[in-house]
Amino acid sequence: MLVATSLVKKRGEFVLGPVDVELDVGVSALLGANGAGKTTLMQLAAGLLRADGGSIECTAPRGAAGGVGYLPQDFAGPRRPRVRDYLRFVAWCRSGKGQQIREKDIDHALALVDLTERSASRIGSLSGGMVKRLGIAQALLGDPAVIILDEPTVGLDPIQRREIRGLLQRLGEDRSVLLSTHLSEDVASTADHVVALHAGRVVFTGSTRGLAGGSATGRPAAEAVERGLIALIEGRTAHA
Ligand SMILES: Nc1ncnc2c1ncn2[C@@H]1O[C@H](COP(=O)(O)OP(=O)(O)OP(=O)(O)O)[C@@H](O)[C@H]1O
Repeated sequence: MLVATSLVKKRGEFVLGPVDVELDVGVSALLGANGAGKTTLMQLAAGLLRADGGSIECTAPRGAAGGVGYLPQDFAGPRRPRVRDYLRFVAWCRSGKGQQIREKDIDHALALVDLTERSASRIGSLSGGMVKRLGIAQALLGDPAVIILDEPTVGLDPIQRREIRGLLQRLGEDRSVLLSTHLSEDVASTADHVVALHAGRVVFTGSTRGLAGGSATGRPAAEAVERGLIALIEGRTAHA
């Protein structure tokens, strides 16, 4: 679960917040125009930035593993290491010095992103889409209760995008997944919940169906999600 309370962060002229959101188990999409503050909010949740006010916390359900997995927007990874060695190194860093790395955890992460057959390849020899999937794999190591993915489908081909959307849905069954995206298809096909930011402020939080203004059952169409988001942003701009 991810809970932000009166969260504020200043970055030059830009101010994020105050943000109050509570995200439960499931997939939530963080939406907003360029510069709205999505990456800033995600970096705060991942512990990479320190808040200027309020708090943001990621917690696990009772008995589950804790922690946060994070895929940065510009994930590239180092070029020389082999895929498996890189994931072993990340797992070692996360688990604390001297702890045994469980090879089956590496196998599991590789299988989830369909990189098992490239586990002995050097990262520099992977395609852009494969590097993105490696970035998702490293975010899944340690089985974190909260997974934060900054634009996880950018650079993927249509088949990979469909696979990653399926993976996001599966991950959201028993943990909180927060993804930022500009693709309304990602939102319509994976997200139960939407948080929309405009100029650092939360302008909508609620169900994806609520944003799309659609029927009470089934997933909304991508076009309806896009219309809902554009109406929100244009409404805010008109009132600014
Ligand atoms: N390191 C930084 N130093 C100063 N200002 C920054 C820094 N990083 C981002 N900002 C500013 O913070 C604001 C929000 O940026 P952020 O990257 O969070 O937006 P975003 O919604 O993720 O945008 P995009 O969709 O383009 O990725 C922008 O005005 C940006 O210029």
